[in-house]
Amino acid sequence: MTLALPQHAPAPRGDRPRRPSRPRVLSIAGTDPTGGAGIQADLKSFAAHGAYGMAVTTALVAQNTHGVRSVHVPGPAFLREQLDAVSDDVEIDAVKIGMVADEANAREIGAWLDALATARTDSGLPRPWVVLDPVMVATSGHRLLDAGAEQAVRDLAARADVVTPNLPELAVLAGQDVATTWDDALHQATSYATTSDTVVLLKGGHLTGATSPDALVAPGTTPDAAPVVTTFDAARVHTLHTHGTGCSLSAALAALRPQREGWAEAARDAKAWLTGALRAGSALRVGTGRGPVDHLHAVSPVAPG
Ligand SMILES: Nc1ncnc2c1ncn2[C@@H]1O[C@H](COP(=O)(O)OP(=O)(O)O)[C@@H](O)[C@H]1O
Ligand SMILES: Cc1ncc(COP(=O)(O)O)c(N)n1
Repeated sequence: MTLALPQHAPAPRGDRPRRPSRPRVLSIAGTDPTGGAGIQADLKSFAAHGAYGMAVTTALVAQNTHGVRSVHVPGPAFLREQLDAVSDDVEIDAVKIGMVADEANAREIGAWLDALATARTDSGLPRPWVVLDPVMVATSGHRLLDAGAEQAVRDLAARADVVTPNLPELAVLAGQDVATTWDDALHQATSYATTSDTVVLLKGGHLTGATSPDALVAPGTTPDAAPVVTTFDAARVHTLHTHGTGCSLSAALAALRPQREGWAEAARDAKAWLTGALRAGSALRVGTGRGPVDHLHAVSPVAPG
């Protein structure tokens, strides 16, 4: 299937190569000291895909495989200092945004992305690819985004190339009830993608069927053109260990995009990799709750048992 996706604003290429062999990819997210979700998971996903990983912290989260205990948000001023420290020095190829925590952080990240796009255009360079995982609530049920910050996340989504909601997050973005079937979810994603002019990677992990499908939904390139939907199916893995799946998938997508022709190819490969990581997760023996996936399954497999 041919996928027509919005292109980055054309900019002269400059002297340096557009795609280095090892893309420089930045995670902007919260922490998980047990390493299964957030920034720690993102860095492992980046490394598993041959990318050079960097990380800016939005929030320090005391959590483990049983749930979130507390959250500390240093605030937008220090967040901006971290972001500028990276972008003043490093030519970033792709950005993955995860937990933003609150409205002030979301708006600061948006302002930084705008400034970066302008600086890149002025230097004749394309801006980085941007993937937004609109993290709102942890699997354990703890809020990771302040109530009332949803509009700021919608505004941030408008600056991203791809947004990767699970079913409850899509419902918040779309301002509708949570879809209970894959068909309803696809319908909701298509209408959100069209009205917001955003590419959506819809994740079906919260459904309960024999498969766990994802779908890339791209709005039509003209007002009359139909949206383009590319579905990626995978057998559902029967496991407790799904902590950090959304973080790991969106990070893989950001790491792969500079190394693939388009979002569909990157999403297909990220999904296949994540399914392998889910299958291998139970052999890790990390924590006594809902454990992480094995980011290194393809690099150095662990024997089950
Ligand atoms: N049990 C499972 N078996 C296979 N894939 C799964 C399973 N649970 C989640 N996934 C996949 O993991 C990714 C994250 O999905 P999801 O759980 O919907 O998002 P989130 O982690 O943000 O809540 C998606 O690619 C989804 O299809
Ligand atoms: C810092 C951070 N970011 C995201 C998640 C969501 O992951 P999950 O839904 O698997 O709990 C998390 N628990 N912590």
